[in-house]
Amino acid sequence: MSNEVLSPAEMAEADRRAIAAGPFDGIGLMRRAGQAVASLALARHPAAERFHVLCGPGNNGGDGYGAARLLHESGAAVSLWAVGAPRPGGDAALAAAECPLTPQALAGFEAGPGTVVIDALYGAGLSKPLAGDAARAVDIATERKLPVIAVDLPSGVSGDSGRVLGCAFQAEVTVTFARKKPGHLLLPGRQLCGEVVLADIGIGDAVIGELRIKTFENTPALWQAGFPRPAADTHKYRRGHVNVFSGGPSATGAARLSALAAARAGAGAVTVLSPGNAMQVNAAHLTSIMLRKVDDTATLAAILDDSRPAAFVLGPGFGVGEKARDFALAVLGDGQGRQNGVEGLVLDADGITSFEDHPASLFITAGAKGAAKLVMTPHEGEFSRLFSSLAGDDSLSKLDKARKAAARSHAVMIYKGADTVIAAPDGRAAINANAAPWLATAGSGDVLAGVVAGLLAQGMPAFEAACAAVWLHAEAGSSFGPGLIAEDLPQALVPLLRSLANST
Ligand SMILES: NC(=O)C1=CN([C@@H]2O[C@H](COP(=O)(O)OP(=O)(O)OC[C@H]3O[C@@H](n4cnc5c(N)ncnc54)[C@H](OP(=O)(O)O)[C@@H]3O)[C@@H](O)[C@H]2O)[C@@H](O)CC1
Ligand SMILES: [K+]
Repeated sequence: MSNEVLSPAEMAEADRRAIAAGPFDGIGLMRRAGQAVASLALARHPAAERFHVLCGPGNNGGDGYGAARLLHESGAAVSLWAVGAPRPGGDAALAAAECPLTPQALAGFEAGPGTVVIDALYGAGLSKPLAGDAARAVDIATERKLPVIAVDLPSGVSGDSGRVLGCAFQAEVTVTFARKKPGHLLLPGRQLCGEVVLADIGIGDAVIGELRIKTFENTPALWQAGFPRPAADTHKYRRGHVNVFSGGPSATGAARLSALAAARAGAGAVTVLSPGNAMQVNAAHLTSIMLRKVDDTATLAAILDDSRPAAFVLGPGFGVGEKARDFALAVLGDGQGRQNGVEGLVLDADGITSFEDHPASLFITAGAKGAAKLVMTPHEGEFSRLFSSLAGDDSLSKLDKARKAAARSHAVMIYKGADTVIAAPDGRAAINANAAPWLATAGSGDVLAGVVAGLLAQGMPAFEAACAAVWLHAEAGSSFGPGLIAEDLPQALVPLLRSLANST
């Protein structure tokens, strides 16, 4: 799979193993990196008046010296600007020695219109905020709106977290090597990278396979094989039954949106579980979706005893409080290993907030033997209610936070945002990169919760169901585009589901 995402530390390990395995040594890999950058620069800017290649003291600078040499050999006008000298004897020093151009001090960097900047200052080794001459170079490129081609990462962007240290180049395109890094996908890094081009520099799939990578970009390759397909002889309950808890009479719409989305995602039957006082309003708006009255845990217990595969959604419009907690814990199981036929619980919105002062009860129940799978869908505010210490820890990336929260809560975490991260208790995590701004609309989260439940009810494992739902939801948002409201999303899933069904 090429959708593995390597941390800078994992990439350094891949470099070491690739060098040990051959055929390329360190300078061999670096020459290929320089070649990839130079080829892309010439292809994208054949009429550039000049390429300004900015080289730092580490191996990122080494890639820059290699690119500068090749651009110069191709006949392009090249200016080389350096900050700090490469460590003697290292690969970057070899690459600098192979480059016939004399570097000028970055302190004097100037660039006119029509020129292109190649940023090889800092990549995976970024260790402090950009300042001084490097920060001035960023200012010049930004003010003059010069196209920037970033080598590995735009200098200033952390490969681990996507955060900006000090300031950073806004790249038009970023050439990275072997696999993407979290900083290419997490915000704001994703935006600062521009287009990300993966270059093969000779680090083979076998080497990456040895690293047992657990981080992925969320693409269909990650979950398509397990995407539910109805068997020819199926019937509606075998396709899974989703139950969505409704709020009171003035807050029922969110549950119905979730229910509709679960049905579109392929659940064979969907029921809205409504408080008695909201039965009429729910009944007035439901057709193929069923309705059942549930006011207390005793009634809920009878539904849970029904052993058909089922998934539950609790949260959209439900209200915050003890009732939400009691219902959620009942759905998860009694902690005694009771197999209640429930595939999973999607805890969203008010369902999450209800546990703000009682997180341990949720986490312990979710971790008990035989508990139903728990999927939580917090946005940033909800995340901080349940995981305040993680949320406030600036040393952690969004990826780290989601992963730690999943392990702590025994839940698959869908940590929402424009760079949604999905993380499983077993350490796997996926970063989503296809979100559309149109998705930021009321009710959009209710739809997502319903899609997750629809896939869970059909037996899709929780992490894969969460990844598939996030991808489908985002893709539906982008395909619909401007004017989108949450009611449009379930229908917008249909062509995507069709093409998934046709692609295998
Ligand atoms: N064969 C290979 O190994 C291959 C490697 N490849 C390439 O190597 C790159 C990683 O190389 P790298 O590990 O040398 O780190 P790099 O990003 O050059 O920076 C380290 C230097 O910069 C300095 N420094 C950092 N931040 C700073 C700041 N804000 N302001 C000032 N200084 C700062 C830092 O200083 P220090 O932290 O030591 O104080 C150190 O001197 C990777 O991105 C890819 O492009 C590819 O060619 C594939 C083959
Ligand atoms: K760079």
